[in-house]
Amino acid sequence: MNLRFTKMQGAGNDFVVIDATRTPLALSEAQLRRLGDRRFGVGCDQILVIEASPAEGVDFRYRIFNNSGEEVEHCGNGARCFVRYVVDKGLSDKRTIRVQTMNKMLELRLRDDGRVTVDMGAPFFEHAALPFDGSDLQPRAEGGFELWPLALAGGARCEVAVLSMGNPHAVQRVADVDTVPVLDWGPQIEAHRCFPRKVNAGFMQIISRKEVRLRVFERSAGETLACGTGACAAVVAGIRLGWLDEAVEVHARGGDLRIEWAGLSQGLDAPVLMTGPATTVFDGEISL
Ligand SMILES: N[C@@H](CCC[C@H](N)C(=O)O)C(=O)O
Repeated sequence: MNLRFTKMQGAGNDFVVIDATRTPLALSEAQLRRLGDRRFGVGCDQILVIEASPAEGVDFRYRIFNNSGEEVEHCGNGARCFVRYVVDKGLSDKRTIRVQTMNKMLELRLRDDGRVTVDMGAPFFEHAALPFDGSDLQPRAEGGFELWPLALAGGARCEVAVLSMGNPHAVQRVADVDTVPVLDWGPQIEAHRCFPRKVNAGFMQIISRKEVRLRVFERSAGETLACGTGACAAVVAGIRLGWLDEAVEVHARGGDLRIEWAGLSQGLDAPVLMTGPATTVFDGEISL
């Protein structure tokens, strides 16, 4: 099979985007892995498959696969690239688009400066939503939230806030994102026994109440240059813990995102807004 695709990136988190709006497409795990492989395929962090509207009042459905071939619930940077794609390819002439993901309805707006703002919906704090089982851990309260102690190999310990943006996140505060052992701790947290379906591990350095630096070791994809849902989760956790204001600039290694959440003034079910770049790199075709 010959497959046309578009390579895109949002703050350095990169994607292979496929238009399946006219012809339904079912890719095998092996084909997805090949698309994601930087040596034997195209190479990307996630594969995004865009499908026709599933219901009245919804413009598209979009599905997300990690480069391991595993389908996941949500991808923030991918959502921005999705909207850039459907507008640039003439699949929609709207500036505000509604899209159904596996477990959320998102509203996305293409801005005049070329960036995209995504209403990411409300965060989820119920442990069953991740899922997270901390029944044998003793959490520490800070601000209006909890930090959970995780034991890591070699006697190392970290304290994480846990929440879901539709997909699961464990976020910890670190003194310096350049020196924290992300590639050692990331895989250990990702596969920690408390997260039966694994977790995305975020490492946040707070510069001020309005500015953070962030690295994320993504579930089933490894460390990426940016993670949109990871940025939302880190800022929401930071706000609940009393460390951050309601609008924060997030500096990832691949670019900057602005995250806004009015959860303390408007209620915990307030939506998280994410604004950032979305860029096409090239179009291509691959034989699978
Ligand atoms: N890069 C993403 C998140 C992709 C999914 C994640 N690896 C997971 O397994 O939950 C983003 O920008 O949010």
